[in-house]
Amino acid sequence: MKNVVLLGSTGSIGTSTIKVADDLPDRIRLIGLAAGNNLELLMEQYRRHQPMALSISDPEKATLAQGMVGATTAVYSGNEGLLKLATMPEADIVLIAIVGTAGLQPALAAIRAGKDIAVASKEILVMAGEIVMNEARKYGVRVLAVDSEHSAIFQCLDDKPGQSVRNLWLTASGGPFRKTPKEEFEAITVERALKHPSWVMGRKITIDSATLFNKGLEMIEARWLFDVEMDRVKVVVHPQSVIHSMVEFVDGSIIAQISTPDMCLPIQYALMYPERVKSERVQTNLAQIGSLTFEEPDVERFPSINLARRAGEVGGTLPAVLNAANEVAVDAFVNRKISFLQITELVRHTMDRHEVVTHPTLEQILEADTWAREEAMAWKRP
Ligand SMILES: NC(=O)C1=CN([C@@H]2O[C@H](COP(=O)(O)OP(=O)(O)OC[C@H]3O[C@@H](n4cnc5c(N)ncnc54)[C@H](OP(=O)(O)O)[C@@H]3O)[C@@H](O)[C@H]2O)C=CC1
Ligand SMILES: CC(=O)[C@@H](O)[C@H](O)COP(=O)(O)O
Ligand SMILES: [Mn+2]
Repeated sequence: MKNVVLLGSTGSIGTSTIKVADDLPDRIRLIGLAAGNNLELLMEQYRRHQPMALSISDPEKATLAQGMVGATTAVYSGNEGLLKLATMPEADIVLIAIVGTAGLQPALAAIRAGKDIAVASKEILVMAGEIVMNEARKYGVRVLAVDSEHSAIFQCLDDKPGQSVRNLWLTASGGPFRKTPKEEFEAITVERALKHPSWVMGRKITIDSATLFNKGLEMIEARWLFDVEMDRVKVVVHPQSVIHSMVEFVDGSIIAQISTPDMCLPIQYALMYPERVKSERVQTNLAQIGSLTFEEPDVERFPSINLARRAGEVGGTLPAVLNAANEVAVDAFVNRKISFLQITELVRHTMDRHEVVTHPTLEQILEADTWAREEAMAWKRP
């Protein structure tokens, strides 16, 4: 039985994780659940899984929740609540599925408390991948990928040493605007950008998939998770989202991981690692899928790929700046304050104005993150 703490239980990854726990009641025990705002869903999850502890961002909601669950269940709030859950003595693994960077400190706290972490929140690896991976090595814990592409690469690598790898190939769906001419980008609406062709996900990652910043973030995520240089992390567009990613080995062989798109599979793989546990949830009928196709990413229409490559290659505080500016830009876009095209403009502008700190401390990364958010928020279209 694995004792699992789930941070972000009410989101898209969170609710898929609950399904995995429902599928495997003899293997997974959810001992801590943390939500942002959704008290109703958190309480529903509490009633079904009876965790030892809960956390919710708003202290008033935490007080309400405490009244509902009684004194035998601990209820926490805010960032402190996330830290409490991440370091629960009973936890074997902490799954971080909070959108954005609020999961960074809990991830580090979990590592320092000797817990394995499963990471869906790619933003924390983009922001501070070097620090997270160094801490994990120092404390002898695993950082397990939940992101579908990185789970695929992890499965394909199958513990082969780094020198066996020529390239990592991240597949990209291409998003809803894969075939949209550049002249039409200015008129892209929030509603259209939220229609992902193959995945149902939270709002922020869905917009990131539309700009291809999701792939950019994933390139940097892969660089840290698998300890390879940026120029060995490649992207190929694969609209069917059936091959989740591939590893090209030094002898020319390419190994791919294939399955119909369903996050329950990578979540289960991370939580049960190193075991493969039986599940009927994912069934893949290749004859029905028919064809798998591949294209070069169009970096002219989607400059996010090159911005992310530059951030990953320069390193230091630049990836944190890219990530923070992108979070501000996505928020501004969904609130209809900037256009779709301006998301990339805003990120580029913020990156261009940043004075990079190399090999930053966590404090310097957090400073760069704050600086970038302020800079991006002050941005006006020239
Ligand atoms: N969805 C997917 O298929 C995939 C997602 N990812 C990554 O996983 C992460 C989560 O994505 P997704 O599930 O789609 O996002 P959602 O927006 O669906 O869910 C976000 C979750 O984070 C919670 N949350 C937000 N802020 C806080 C906070 N300050 N403290 C505690 N909880 C908070 C939300 O709570 P509430 O709803 O209660 O407010 C919710 O549970 C992202 O980093 C994304 O890039 C990676 C691969 C695939
Ligand atoms: C499910 C998942 O991991 C997402 O990151 C998904 O892959 C997004 O797809 P694209 O960014 O390729 O559109
Ligand atoms: Mn992904």
